[in-house]
Amino acid sequence: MKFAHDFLFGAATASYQIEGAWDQDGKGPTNWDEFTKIPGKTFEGTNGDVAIDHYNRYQEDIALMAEMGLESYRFSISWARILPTGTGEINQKGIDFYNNIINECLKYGIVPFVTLYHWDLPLPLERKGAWLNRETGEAYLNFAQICFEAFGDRVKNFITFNETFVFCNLGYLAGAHPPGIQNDPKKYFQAIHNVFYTHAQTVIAYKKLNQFGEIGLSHVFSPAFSVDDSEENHFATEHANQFNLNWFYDPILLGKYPEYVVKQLTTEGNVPDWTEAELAVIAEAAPLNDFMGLNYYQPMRVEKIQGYVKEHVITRENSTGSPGNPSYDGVYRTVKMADKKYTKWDWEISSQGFIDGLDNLKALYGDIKLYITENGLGDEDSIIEGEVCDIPRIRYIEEHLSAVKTAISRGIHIKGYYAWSAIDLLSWLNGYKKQYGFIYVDHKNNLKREKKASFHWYKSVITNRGEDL
Ligand SMILES: C[C@@]1(C(=O)O)OC[C@H]2O[C@@H](O)[C@H](O)[C@@H](O)[C@H]2O1
Repeated sequence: MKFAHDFLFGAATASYQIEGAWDQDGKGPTNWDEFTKIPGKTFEGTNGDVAIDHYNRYQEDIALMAEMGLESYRFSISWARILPTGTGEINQKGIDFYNNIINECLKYGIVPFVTLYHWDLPLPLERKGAWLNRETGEAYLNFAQICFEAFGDRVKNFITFNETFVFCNLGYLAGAHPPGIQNDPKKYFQAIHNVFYTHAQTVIAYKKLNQFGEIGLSHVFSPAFSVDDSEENHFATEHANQFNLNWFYDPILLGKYPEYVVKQLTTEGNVPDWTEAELAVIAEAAPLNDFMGLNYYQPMRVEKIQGYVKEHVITRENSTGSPGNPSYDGVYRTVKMADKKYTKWDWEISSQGFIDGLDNLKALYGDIKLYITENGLGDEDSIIEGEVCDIPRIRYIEEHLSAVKTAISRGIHIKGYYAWSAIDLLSWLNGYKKQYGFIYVDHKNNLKREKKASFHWYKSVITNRGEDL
């Protein structure tokens, strides 16, 4: 069986991780421009000042994507290129750059899929409290409106926010992302609500423009499964799914926060300072979402924490996705299991977890259109006689694309797959050693682009529309 003719084979990137040109052509500084310069925050002090210089090489990069046969390219817009201070005067060169990206995609028949916020916030807004300050939401609405008006005639797929879980969890609980605050659940839950309220307002505003495109957002999709059949670990798993799935998906798709979580937050004193009016807007926007973007890398394996939770030292290496971390409330921890497969960064490789999680998602939220907006293997690729032989990435994507095909055959409404990432890029905290791309970037040779084995493999998959998967 082939994937349907309207299924999109894509790949994704993010502005801070590829563009570089951090202060070129009027772009203002962002929270990540500042944060990566704080000693110890990133691997070997790597940052996005140059990244892979996509700002100046986008024509070459998009030509390579076209050669690979890519049907859609998901990229994000750096807010500070459009509005250098986050508000105020528009930087026309920023508008011009993204028009050039969009037009270059359309030149090859590649569908541009635009993420409005992929974690890089204009620095003045970060300084004023970022997503804890409702003014940031108002500024975002203005920024989104500018993007809809500038690009919406050609861009018909918009993602408002990428992975609210990550930039709020790492910003206010793990402290590994800006603003670097640790163990503050009140701020964590408040920031998430402010983002979701802003998302809802943005969806409503977009629909009023009658541009007849699609709008939604991309969430982390890491379904939790119990490590065994014990009652206590099944309780811990349900608890984990309530806080990591329902808390994020219910307000977007059902228009209300899960009572199980709100009840615990009330007990703890961590309920966000929300108003009935804000909750009504979230309810109004829910049915207007056209799709849900899922960023799937791995499931979570969960066990209940027995008794006292010893102080957990959060480090850069254990703050992004590796198992072993306790939940903020000490109820459960994630576990690395002897009978599972893992990447070099200890992320589990499980297409079965993907399928089982998708079945659960459909049971919870019905037939909402889904795009897999990220899935890929972070690896240190082997180079043999000058060729990048990223066979493990081919196997990983083959396994997960096949799982997508299985899910579709079981009636799950998936309309596209975006591999993370189109091209090797800056991994937020892991520098350039953690590679994800179909295209290699040689940092020892003027950022020269090279096609990997997976480039040729993905090209054949797209040509055959996945028939052989
Ligand atoms: C932390 C990291 C990484 O760079 O390794 O994980 C892989 C991929 O995950 C996604 O959630 C982010 O949108 C993307 O920017 C990448 O970020």
